[in-house]
Amino acid sequence: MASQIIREWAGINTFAPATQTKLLELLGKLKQENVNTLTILVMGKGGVGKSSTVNSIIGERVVSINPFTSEGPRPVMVSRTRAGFTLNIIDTPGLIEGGYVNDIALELIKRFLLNKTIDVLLYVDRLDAYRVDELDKLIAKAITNTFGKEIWNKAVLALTHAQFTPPDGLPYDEFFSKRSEALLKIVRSAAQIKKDFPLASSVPVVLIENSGRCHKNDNDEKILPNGTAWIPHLVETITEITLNKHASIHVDKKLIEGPNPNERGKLWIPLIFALQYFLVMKPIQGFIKRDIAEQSRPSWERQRETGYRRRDFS
Ligand SMILES: Nc1nc2c(ncn2[C@@H]2O[C@H](COP(=O)(O)OP(=O)(O)OP(=O)(O)O)[C@@H](O)[C@H]2O)c(=O)[nH]1
Repeated sequence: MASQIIREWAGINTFAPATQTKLLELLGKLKQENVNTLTILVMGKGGVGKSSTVNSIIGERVVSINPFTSEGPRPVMVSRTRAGFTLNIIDTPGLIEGGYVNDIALELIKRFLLNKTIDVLLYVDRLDAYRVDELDKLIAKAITNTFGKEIWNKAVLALTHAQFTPPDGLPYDEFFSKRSEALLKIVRSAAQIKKDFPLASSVPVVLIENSGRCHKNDNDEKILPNGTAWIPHLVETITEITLNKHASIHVDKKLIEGPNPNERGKLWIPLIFALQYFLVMKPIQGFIKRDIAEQSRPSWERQRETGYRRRDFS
C-alpha cells in the first residue's frame, strides 16, 4: 500500500492567535495522554455542512463545497500534522438519497474505513430545522448497525448554521435545547440505547457556524450568538470524547461484514434436526411399520377383522 504523505497543519495559522493558542493547548493535552493521532469520522445527511465543517476545522479549503450537489470523491481522509501530532478527518458522502438511506454510500464508507480506528464520530445536522423525521431515525440506525451502538459513546452531535435567528421571537437557547433534545431522542431510540447505557444520554452537542459571515469577538475569533469561540469549543469537546473511558472503534473485517451469513443460525441446526426427527420422521416410520405389518397379514385375516369391526358397529 502506498504510504500517504501527511502535510503540515498550516491551516491552523489562519485562525485568530487566541484560537491557535487554545488549539495547541488541547493538542498538548492529548499528547500528554499519549494520544498522538486523532481520527474524526464526519457523517450525516447531504447538505448539512459536513464538508464545510471539515474545512473549518482544518483551516483550509481541503474538500469542495457546493450548495446544490455533492462534489468530489468521498469518502476522503484529510491528514495534517503539527508538533508530532496527526489529525485525520474523514469526510463522507451524504447518507440520504431520494428519501432512503444511501446503502451504496454506506458500503463505500465501510470499505474505506477498513483497518482504521475512529476516535470520534462527528454526527452533523443543521440547527435551523424544525422537525426530526423517519430519515433521521434511519440514519442513526444505519450508523448503529454499521459500527455497533458503542459508536455513540464516541459521538459528538454537531449543529451547523448556528448563527440563525429562531422564528417568532423564540429564545435562542430554548430553540437550541429543543432541537438538540429532539435529535438526541432519535439517536437514543434508533440506537436502542437504554437509559443505563453509559454516556449515551449525554452525547455532547456543539454549535458550528461555517459561514464566512460568522461573527467575531475582539480577539478576531469566530463566535456563536452566545459569545463562545466555537472552534476551540468544538476541539475541546472532541478532546474530551477522545479521552473518555470508552475505547475507540476499530473497523475490522468482522465489523464491516457483519455476522457471516453462513454462520447465522448455526446453533439452531441440531435442534431443528432433533425436532424433525421426533415430530416428523418418527411418526412416519411408525406409520410405515404398521402399514407393512398390516400388509404382511393374509387377506382373509384382515377381511375377518374388518367384518368383526363392522358387526361391532351394527
Ligand atoms: N450559513 C451557513 N451555511 C453553511 C454552513 N455549513 C454549510 N453551509 C452551506 O451549506 C451548503 C452545503 O454545505 P456542505 O458543506 O457542502 O454540506 P455537506 O453535508 O458536505 O453536503 P453533501 O456534499 O451533499 O454531503 C453549502 O452551500 C455551504 O456553504 C453553516 O454553518 N452556515
